[in-house]
Amino acid sequence: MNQMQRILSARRLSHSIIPQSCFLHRRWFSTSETDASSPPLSSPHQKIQTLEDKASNKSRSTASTTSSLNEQELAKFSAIADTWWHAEGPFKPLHLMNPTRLAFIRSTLCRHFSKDPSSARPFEGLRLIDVGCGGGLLSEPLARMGATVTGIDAVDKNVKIARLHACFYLDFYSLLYVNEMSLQDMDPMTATIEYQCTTAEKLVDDGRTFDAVLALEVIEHVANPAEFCKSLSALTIPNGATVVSTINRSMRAYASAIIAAEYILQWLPKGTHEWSSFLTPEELTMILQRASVDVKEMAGFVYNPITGRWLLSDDISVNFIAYGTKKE
Ligand SMILES: C[S@@+](CC[C@H](N)C(=O)[O-])C[C@H]1O[C@@H](n2cnc3c(N)ncnc32)[C@H](O)[C@@H]1O
Ligand SMILES: [Mg+2]
Repeated sequence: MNQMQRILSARRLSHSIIPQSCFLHRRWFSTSETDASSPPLSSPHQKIQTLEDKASNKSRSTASTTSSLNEQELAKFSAIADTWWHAEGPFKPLHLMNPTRLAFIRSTLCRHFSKDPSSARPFEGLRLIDVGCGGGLLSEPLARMGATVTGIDAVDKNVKIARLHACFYLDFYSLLYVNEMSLQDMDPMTATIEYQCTTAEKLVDDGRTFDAVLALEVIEHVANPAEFCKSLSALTIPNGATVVSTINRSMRAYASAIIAAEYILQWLPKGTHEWSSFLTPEELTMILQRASVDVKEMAGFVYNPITGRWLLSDDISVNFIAYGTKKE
């Protein structure tokens, strides 16, 4: 049984759903992982990264990896930061997907950390980090489930919105018109979330570690997915858990996640996603493996247009989520 079959069979997935075309894009791997005779990498992501590195000329500690920041991607999120908690806005798919992805996280992390999944606060005692937390759509329910949550995002506006929403009981419209707050408005369950405008690699430099590291719908927006996975791994304690979700680089994903979601249904602003930035499940598994994270389980998210709900599925051909464990 090969590695992908082992991962998929963890959820008793049919092997036939594994995309057969496991074609690897050179740009997913850092230069140290390619052979010395390879030509220099020249993807748009890497050009941006090189320019950033030159411009910033930052001194980094030895633990530091290259920057995960892709300024063009960050600008897209900054432009719509006000709408994070608008259930009918551009983040509608994430709002709708939230119960489904939380079900996966709850079951995998409860099994991993021997917690009771039927408890109201199963993550009590766990330190979790939500990397690329946006407005906190995931951080908040994780905190309600008892976890000590750190949420980080590279966009300052996102972090401010997340902090405001976590501290007070606010809906989208009160977020827009907020000017007076009272202590009665405080939400003690989520006000404890530590939000920071920073990156995973900077926290690695700071020596921070967590029981579980989550990066949902972020990896397709970073400059270098392989380096990003190394940072996620470095933030995870040995034997800890890493959870990553993203979109498969399949033709079905092009049709549904880009053509349908951006151009026909107009759920997302046009240009939100670049198909070439998606990773196949095999590629994600491989770069996590190279970063010392063994992928143990994978599942797909499938949208039912009749009920308007997302379901956990064996079908990983479009949206999928992976859970892995950090090697000792
Ligand atoms: C599609 S949103 C996902 C938000 C959240 N994880 C969720 O699923 O609800 C991607 C988020 O990642 C953030 N992001 C992109 N690149 C990042 C990086 N290198 N480091 C930290 N955050 C990043 C963006 O600002 C944005 O908020
Ligand atoms: Mg995305």
